[in-house]
Amino acid sequence: MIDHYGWSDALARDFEPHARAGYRPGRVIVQRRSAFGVATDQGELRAKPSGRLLHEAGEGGVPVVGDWVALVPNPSEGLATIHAVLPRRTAFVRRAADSVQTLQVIAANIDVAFVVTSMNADFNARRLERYLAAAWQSGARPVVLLTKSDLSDAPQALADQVMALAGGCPVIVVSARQGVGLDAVRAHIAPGETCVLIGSSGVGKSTLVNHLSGEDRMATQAIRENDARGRHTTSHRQLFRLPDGGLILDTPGIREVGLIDAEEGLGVVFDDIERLAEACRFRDCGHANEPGCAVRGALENGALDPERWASFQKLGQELAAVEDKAERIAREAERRRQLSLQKAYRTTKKDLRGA
Ligand SMILES: Nc1nc2c(ncn2[C@@H]2O[C@H](COP(=O)(O)OP(=O)(O)OP(=O)(O)O)[C@@H](O)[C@H]2O)c(=O)[nH]1
Ligand SMILES: [Zn+2]
Repeated sequence: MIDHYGWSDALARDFEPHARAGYRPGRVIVQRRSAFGVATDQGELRAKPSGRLLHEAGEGGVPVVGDWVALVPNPSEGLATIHAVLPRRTAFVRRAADSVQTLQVIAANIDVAFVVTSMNADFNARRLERYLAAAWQSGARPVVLLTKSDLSDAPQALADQVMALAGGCPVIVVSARQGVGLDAVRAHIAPGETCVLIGSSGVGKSTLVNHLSGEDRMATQAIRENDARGRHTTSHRQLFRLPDGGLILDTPGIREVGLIDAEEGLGVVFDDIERLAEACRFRDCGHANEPGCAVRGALENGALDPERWASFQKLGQELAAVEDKAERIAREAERRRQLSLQKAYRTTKKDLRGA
């Protein structure tokens, strides 16, 4: 059964030490409030991380959907225990809502990230860049899907425009309504590979998932529409198999992941700008008034779209602000730690003198 979830020789090698310790492999396919659902060779098991794993793993080590784990099935209790999370090949992360210094992994081991944006009036190049940056940063291969081509008068013109800003990743024109492009989408998901669809609300992700999975997931939608809190997600598998042997991971958290920071991805999506900057006369060129600035040159002769430049700067500033804040918080925590150490130290000295 785990073969259907992407188990491979490479994973089996990673797993060897765990196998020797008597653990079984499994892949997390759903995260519920009470427990994880894990696909194993003995079928789907309910599972919880061991106390030790929770204690030692810290924020990033808690299993998420898509993770491969080492577990002990306890058939009598009906609840397996997860003892380890295998190294992640790729991971989508975001900063925790309550603290900028905590990175939260929201999905793991994604091979292909379909960045979905629709071709109707809502098309927004800047938003697309953000989703792309997040996809690159995760380590997955990004593929842009331009949906609802039936609503566009000139789909190919928009596709060309998108190709120019998508940093060399594939761009596919899709219409679920007319059945356009679906085979091209399927061709990007090899058997055993896992994909996600990310993009803003309403661009057509659910519709595509329905078409790709070939099963009628309309029930899901009906529940979704009736339930503002999106309770439907708890009753469905979040990682599921496609007819051609691929897998889709679909959790509420992953869908709009692009709206968070994506520092490394920035350089890939804005590769043209990075290359321009390398051609500036001064290494530390601020692209303001320096002589021999290639970025300003490109802006002046029209080779660089001013909006694209503004978007790059804005994202860069946002990232810098987030990082500054994270650093400040870390420094403050360290200062407090030092203070309490000093206090403890003084107390000890006093105690010693008193003795
Ligand atoms: N014209 C046209 N409409 C489409 C197409 N695909 C989806 N739609 C419509 O777009 C609307 C939104 O589609 P969804 O699939 O629910 O969008 P979503 O991205 O899953 O949205 P969230 O669930 O909010 O994340 C629905 O009314 C669909 O019927 C298409 O190819 N052409
Ligand atoms: Zn410059």
